[in-house]
Amino acid sequence: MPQIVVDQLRKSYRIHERDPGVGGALRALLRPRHRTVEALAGVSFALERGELLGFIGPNGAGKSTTIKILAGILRPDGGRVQVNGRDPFADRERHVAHIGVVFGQRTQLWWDLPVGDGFRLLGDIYRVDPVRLARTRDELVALLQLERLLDQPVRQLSLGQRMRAEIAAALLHEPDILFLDEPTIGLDAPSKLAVREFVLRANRERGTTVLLTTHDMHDIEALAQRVIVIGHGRVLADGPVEALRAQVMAARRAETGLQADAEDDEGMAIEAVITRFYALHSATEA
Ligand SMILES: Nc1ncnc2c1ncn2[C@@H]1O[C@H](COP(=O)(O)OP(=O)(O)OP(=O)(O)O)[C@@H](O)[C@H]1O
Repeated sequence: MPQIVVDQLRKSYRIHERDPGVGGALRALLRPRHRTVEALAGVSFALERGELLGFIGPNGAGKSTTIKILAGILRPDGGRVQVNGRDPFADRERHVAHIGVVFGQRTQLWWDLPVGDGFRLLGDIYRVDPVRLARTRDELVALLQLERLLDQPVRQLSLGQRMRAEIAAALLHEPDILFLDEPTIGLDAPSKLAVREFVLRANRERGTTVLLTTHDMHDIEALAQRVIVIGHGRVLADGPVEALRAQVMAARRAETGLQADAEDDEGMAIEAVITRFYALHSATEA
């Protein structure tokens, strides 16, 4: 049985609408207006233990919503989701013991606390045996080069330093699944490489299942054997990057009447392949 099963997942958000200005605020009080945004319109996929999945799609496609549901943060409106045989939302407490989550744009550490204190607190929260915690922490500190950061408050860290600390924080309780939502956003090239290398090691050496969202297609090229593309809350493709490339090239040939040219096909940069794939499927926001 797959470790993660997502079947016909649906999620909508209700958005309060108001006109600008004081008049708009008053009208909104007297006669509230709502709009519904369908974030997930029946997303299905399954992930086996030890897979490393690139979960990509344009802005607003529904990636973060899917991760939040998988992490037990949000309850879906419809469909079924099972992680390690559990319902992430209904069985949240047991569920979170087995997953690690990194949101590139947010911190799970404490802003004013030194990194090392944050690690200790997380160990307490996850009730990790102190000997085991010390061992895992030392390993992560060495691998992610955090020695000199342990005494520094999180707010003083650079983005790259904070991201390395976040990844360590997500792995302190040795989860078997790691959800990474844009972990390389805003990082410089060496920091991106460090994150990629670490994720790959966690996946290969520890067998950690990884679901990674990113807009950096070099992350995908370096890491993911399998890619799911979503657009407007639907799965548009599920397979290796090469299958996307083949689809894009076939469409280009149909358009231009050009003959197949393997060298030309392979030469197209991954960003161009993905951009064309999004365009082909009208996946981007209107
Ligand atoms: N809390 C919320 N309230 C209202 N609408 C939301 C909320 N969160 C997401 N949405 C909407 O749901 C849709 C899917 O958003 P989601 O954040 O899942 O997309 P995404 O693929 O992660 O996008 P991005 O790449 O821009 O981060 C978007 O239209 C977004 O505006």
